[in-house]
Amino acid sequence: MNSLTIIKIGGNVIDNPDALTQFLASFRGIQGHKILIHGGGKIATQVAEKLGISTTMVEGRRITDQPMLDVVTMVYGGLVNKQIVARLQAMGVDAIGLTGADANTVLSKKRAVGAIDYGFVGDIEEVNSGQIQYFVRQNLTPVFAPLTYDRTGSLLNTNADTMASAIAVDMAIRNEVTLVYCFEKKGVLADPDNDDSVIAELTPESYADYKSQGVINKGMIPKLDNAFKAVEKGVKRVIICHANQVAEAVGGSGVGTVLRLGVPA
Ligand SMILES: Nc1ncnc2c1ncn2[C@@H]1O[C@H](COP(=O)(O)OP(=O)(O)O)[C@@H](O)[C@H]1O
Ligand SMILES: CC(=O)N[C@@H](CCC(=O)OP(=O)(O)O)C(=O)O
Repeated sequence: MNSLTIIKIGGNVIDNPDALTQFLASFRGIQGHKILIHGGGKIATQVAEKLGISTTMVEGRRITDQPMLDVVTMVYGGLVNKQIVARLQAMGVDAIGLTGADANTVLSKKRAVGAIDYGFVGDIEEVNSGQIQYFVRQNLTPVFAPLTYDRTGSLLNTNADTMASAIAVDMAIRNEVTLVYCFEKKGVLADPDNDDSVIAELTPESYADYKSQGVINKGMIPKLDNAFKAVEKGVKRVIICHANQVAEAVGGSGVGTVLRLGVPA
């Protein structure tokens, strides 16, 4: 099987010009075929605020009414995606910017209204890995914005961690996939106040323990839920690491947190 690296980069790095530059340099250094999925939630919130649109997040997900959908379409699909693509091109990485609507790559369904109406938020129903594979085979590097679409032609806002997990799972049918969630810390920390307290290996059991102690909380919980889902569904390797260290992590240097199923031997 071909090896393929899928990287997710979050809003705290994208929002920081120096951190983004360092990440892109590290991303460029990853050997072989690769795919980037970016977030940008922080920038969307800032742009919305400038337009007088306030943000409501429920369990880490953005309530996306029509004005907010317009903002995230402009910010994720335009500003953030195209800036990253242009910078990768300048570094010699032949990147192509995509949303889930482009080449019918990621189809979703508008989340049903329950106790909460999330608005135009999409839950992924289908990843068209054949189409994504086509781009990769052309030696292109797909760069996905966290936008999907439904069969009525509406764009839908989809969490970038979820999108990375779903794409990785589907691409794992045809490839040996390494999925890396990278952010501004060195990995999942055993002590949130100590940036060097990286947990080298996390299993569902140790994850549950850390969660019950409150050591793992906030945005890290949906991220790890998505990450474990990927391991369970056939993704070969899942790593959580610092955005600067992504090439080292993929190269097997042991930085960051590796997820494993079951208690390690
Ligand atoms: N144990 C932990 N180790 C590292 N980060 C943690 C931990 N528990 C909570 N977090 C928080 O999770 C955040 C990452 O989640 P999130 O903000 O969704 O990231 P991103 O936008 O990069 O996807 C970190 O910035 C950190 O504040
Ligand atoms: C539905 C939903 O919540 N979508 C996210 C998509 C962006 C994202 O995931 O960005 P980060 O990775 O930077 O957090 C949002 O609009 O915030």
